[in-house]
Amino acid sequence: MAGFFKKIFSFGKKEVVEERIDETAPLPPIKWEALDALKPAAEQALPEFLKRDEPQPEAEVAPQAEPTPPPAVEPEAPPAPQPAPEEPKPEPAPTIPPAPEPIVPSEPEPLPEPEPIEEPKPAPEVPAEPPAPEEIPTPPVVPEPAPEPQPQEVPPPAPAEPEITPPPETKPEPAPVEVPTPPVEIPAETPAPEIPPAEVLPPIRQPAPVEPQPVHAEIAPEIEAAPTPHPPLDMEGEGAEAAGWGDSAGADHPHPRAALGTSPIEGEVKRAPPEAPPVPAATQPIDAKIALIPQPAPEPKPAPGKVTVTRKVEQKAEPQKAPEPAPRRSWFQRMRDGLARSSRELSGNIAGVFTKRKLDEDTLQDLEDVLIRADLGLETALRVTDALASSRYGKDVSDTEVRAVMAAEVEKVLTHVAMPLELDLSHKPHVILVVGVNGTGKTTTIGKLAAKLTDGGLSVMLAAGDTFRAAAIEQLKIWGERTKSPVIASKIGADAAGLAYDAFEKAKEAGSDVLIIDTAGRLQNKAELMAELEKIVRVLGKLDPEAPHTVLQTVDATTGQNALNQVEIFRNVAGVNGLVMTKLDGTARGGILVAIAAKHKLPVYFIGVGEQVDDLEPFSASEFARAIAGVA
Ligand SMILES: Nc1nc2c(ncn2[C@@H]2O[C@H](COP(=O)(O)OP(=O)(O)OP(=O)(O)O)[C@@H](O)[C@H]2O)c(=O)[nH]1
Repeated sequence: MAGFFKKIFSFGKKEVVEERIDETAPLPPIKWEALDALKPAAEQALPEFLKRDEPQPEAEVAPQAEPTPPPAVEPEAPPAPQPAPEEPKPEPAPTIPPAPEPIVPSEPEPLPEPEPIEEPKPAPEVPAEPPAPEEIPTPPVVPEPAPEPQPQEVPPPAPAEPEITPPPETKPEPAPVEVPTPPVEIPAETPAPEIPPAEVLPPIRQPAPVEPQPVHAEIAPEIEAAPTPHPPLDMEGEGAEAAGWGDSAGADHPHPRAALGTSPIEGEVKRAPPEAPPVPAATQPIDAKIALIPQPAPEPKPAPGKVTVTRKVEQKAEPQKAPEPAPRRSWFQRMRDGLARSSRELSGNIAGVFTKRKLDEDTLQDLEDVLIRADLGLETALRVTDALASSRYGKDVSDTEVRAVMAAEVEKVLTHVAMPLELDLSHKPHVILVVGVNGTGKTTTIGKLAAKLTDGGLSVMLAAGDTFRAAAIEQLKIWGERTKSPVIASKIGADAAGLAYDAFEKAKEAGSDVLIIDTAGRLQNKAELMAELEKIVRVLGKLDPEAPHTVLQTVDATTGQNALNQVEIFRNVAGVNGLVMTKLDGTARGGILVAIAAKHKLPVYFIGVGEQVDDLEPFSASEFARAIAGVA
């Protein structure tokens, strides 16, 4: 277009130029001679010639205004007329007609024109992909019928699958994925209806094969009971997956049965269970669930259907029982495993100190450092080094001997704190206040302890004193249900002391043997925590001056030196008089327990070795000492 315009523009200029030449050439010879003869009155004519000269420049300007003006000027000049008619209009006119140029002459318009031309360009590109026409047409068609929602919302619909199966030709269409985006542009171009299903199929295939297959298999047997549908059902059950009911091939009964999930259920119920058991074991549980629901609806005469259901149900129950007998590591093994990291590290370091070295001051100092780094504490470390020095100083010592001495000394430290929990039931109820930092296992330990007590014939009441966390309240309620222990709870944010008081009264009224009160462990605000715990203790004292009778603190065994500070805080605030070391089955750092015992000399009643209800074991000093020392 631009070229065309340029041509036109240049053409007009040429005309003008030619006119100049024609005019100027004759003028000098002719005019001057005439002027000489006509000097007297010729002056008036001069301006005319001058005007002619002037208009010429105007004519040059005129081209901008378009070719029309110049021709008007040309007629004035006698010679010019010839070129004017010939050159400008006739010639360009024929060339221009094909193009809309006459209309476009305005410059601003040409811009929009190129745009429309560009649009067609993409189109040619698409057609340029002749090989793709098949692929491309399908995508555009699919998007129009809203194919996307189908795969997402109705992924399971069997109809889609069957349809897909017939056009396996399109299988190699990785293109469908690519097409989704372009379809919007292309839709108008290639509306080929034939291929669209092929593209849609691939996405739908994936979801369909997963669920529908098991359903059909299960349904198939039950459907036999149904009189008429038998043949179609069988066909569907077997060939449905391959051919798909939706396909025109076997669309005899596609709608009713193949519809969706509802149909399969009916089929199951109706049909007798001739081959019910053949279903794979993995799907059996699902079958049982499905069968239970449909059976009552169809009222199938064949009793076998019920029989199969019961069999399946029984099979479900069996696997549940299986895990129970499954071998489970003993609590001691779990504790050893939990302490394995500490034990291995400790044993390795000890071996490193005593490899072919006699016991002297340097080795003793190195051993002391190793024990302190293992969180055993300075007191226990000195006990071990002193014990070694008293009997082996100056002699060759193996790491095994050192670990044996260490186990003995650790046991001595722990023996004084390894005590059984004794409850004075003269207090009715015996109130146990459980404290500790959040996440250390308070609620879990309460549940485990309640289970032990209830198993022992004691009546237990629980109080959800952690009123800051809804999850804590719910968790305690769950433990209450497990242990058949009533739970006293209030709304979130309620006064924990008031709740404890109410629970104490209710436990008295109920004649409960034990009342276990859960508490919050927010150390973020020690002042608030101290005030709350002190208030709880004070309020309980109003009902029984000796309450709470037991204050247990849970200590996370995976915690390091912070555990020492935690015990220090809660002991001062709540009067802790017993410990439960939790999570010894994890990556415990058992050494800290020895340090706590040595420093605070508080009884350690239990250790937590798991999250199960029976994962609360009495604390054994010797077992713990051997486990942490790596002694068999
Ligand atoms: N492995 C293991 N996990 C435990 C043990 N005791 C508790 N847990 C887990 O530790 C997490 C915290 O236990 P909780 O009983 O909620 O601790 P909490 O002190 O009551 O925590 P808050 O309710 O936040 O105050 C839970 O996931 C428990 O299952 C244990 O002995 N071993």
